[in-house]
Amino acid sequence: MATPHIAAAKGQIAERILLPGDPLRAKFIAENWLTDVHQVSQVRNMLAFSGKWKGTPVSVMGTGMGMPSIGIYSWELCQVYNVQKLLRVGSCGAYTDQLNMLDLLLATNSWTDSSFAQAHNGKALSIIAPSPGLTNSIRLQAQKQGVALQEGTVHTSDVFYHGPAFNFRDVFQKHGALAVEMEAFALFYTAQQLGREAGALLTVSDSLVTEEGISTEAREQAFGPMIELALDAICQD
Ligand SMILES: O=P(O)(O)O[C@H]1O[C@H](CO)[C@@H](O)[C@H]1O
Ligand SMILES: O=c1cc[nH]c(=O)[nH]1
Repeated sequence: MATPHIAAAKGQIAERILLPGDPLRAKFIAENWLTDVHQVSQVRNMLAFSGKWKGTPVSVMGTGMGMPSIGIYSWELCQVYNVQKLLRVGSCGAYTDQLNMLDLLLATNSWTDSSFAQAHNGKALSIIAPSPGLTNSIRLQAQKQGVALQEGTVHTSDVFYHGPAFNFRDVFQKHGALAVEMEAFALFYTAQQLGREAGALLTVSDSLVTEEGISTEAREQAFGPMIELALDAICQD
């Protein structure tokens, strides 16, 4: 085994990787978008695939939910497999009625109330930006494809089910977070620590404002526009 958590041999993972939280979404992306595709890891059922997008080698792997999980995979992908560009393709919950179901949101910052950075290196950090190059590639590809993209800060939370004292409107007002998800901060932080590029492109799967939500099947499969945009952006240059 190449790492405690990834079974791929060195060289089996491309320098560019898409990272959905859900390993079945990774399988769906591999089967429906990549060519020359093969599975390269299934440790803990965290499926990973490598293949090509329009001729460029690219991999896709589930990260699981939450910062500890993506922290492990992104660290091993960078340190052991020499991955250079990591793009999260996830779902998020809207904190504002400016966002509707299935809208695409490009993270331009992640704000967190987690102690991930403190735990990693003893220094607290609550806000971090994605890599400007990769983020700009997503913007440019969206324009090229004529895909509507919203942009802004996301709240990366350790918690999916908050208690009654938590008020998402406070996070929206104080920190400008348009939506909540659970991994972007740790991905941006890990990539920054290791000198790699990272970004996050999210599809709105539910709204804390209207309490709408899309189905479990749709969470796995209805993210086509995000995937196509993510693949074009990560393979640009
Ligand atoms: O759809 P994914 O990428 O898993 O992202 C979101 O969905 C999960 C919670 O349902 C968390 O991982 C959150 O970040
Ligand atoms: O973390 C998440 C992801 C989607 N929707 C939420 O409410 N939270």
